Amino acid sequence: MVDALSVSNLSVTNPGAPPLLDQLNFNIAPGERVGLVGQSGCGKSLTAAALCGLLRPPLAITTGTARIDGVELVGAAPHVWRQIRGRRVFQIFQSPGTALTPARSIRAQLVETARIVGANPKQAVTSALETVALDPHVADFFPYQLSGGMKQRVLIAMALILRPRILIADEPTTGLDVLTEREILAALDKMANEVGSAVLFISHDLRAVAEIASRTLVMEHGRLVEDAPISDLAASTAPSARQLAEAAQALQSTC
Ligand SMILES: Nc1ncnc2c1ncn2[C@@H]1O[C@H](COP(=O)(O)OP(=O)(O)OP(=O)(O)O)[C@@H](O)[C@H]1O
Repeated sequence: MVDALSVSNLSVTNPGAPPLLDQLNFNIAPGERVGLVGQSGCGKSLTAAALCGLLRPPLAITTGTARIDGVELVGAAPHVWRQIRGRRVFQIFQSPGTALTPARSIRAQLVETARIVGANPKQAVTSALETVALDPHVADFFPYQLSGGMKQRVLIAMALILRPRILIADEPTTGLDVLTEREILAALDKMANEVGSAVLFISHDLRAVAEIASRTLVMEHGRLVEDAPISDLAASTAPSARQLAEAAQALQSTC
């Protein structure tokens, strides 16, 4: 079976400087959920940007391949990206507001999403809002009327409608209170189960990753230094993987 995501020797460079992402290799199977963790600045968000075609010049992919569902992303033409974004890969960010159009109601934005994939708009909007546990009247709100957690769940509702092969969630709960974090993780979990999407869940927080994923990639200075089940990180040969596991354990024992 074709992997949902297959990354081989992928490097991203800022000209004249050492690679920011250095020869990344990893695969994610259909429906698999994988965490990507590592200290601030190690390259997690750049990885997401490279996989979503969102690198800004002068940053560029200089080596390697990345395929979603067998479709090559590296060097893909703009019209190919329009086919890939949303339907094959859907990304949610820490700041969901930037992904929503301020002057349009949530209903208008979800209906437009449903039309992209030829779904029945009324049914798709009702069912997606219900799955992410948002009240139906939220459809009549504008983005400014929603909390950060609600906006994040609207984006997950969009993913439910688009049914992407892989959802990339880049720090979707950072800066939110613990109850809101749980609501978002529950919505993500339901979405991935219902659609069968693979998930790449990016976070500093190994405890949040453990809620969603079973396997974890650990990144250090632009390189992948570990690819293992979360339960194996404490015994990793990579010091940063062990440190993350120890920090998560220490936090757990103080809570
Ligand atoms: N546009 C850019 N130009 C030059 N360097 C950049 C650019 N964007 C990111 N970087 C550098 O690439 C490295 C990785 O950044 P990235 O944002 O991927 O880190 P991160 O692991 O997501 O960090 P955090 O957890 O704090 O979000 C950092 O050293 C950063 O300074």
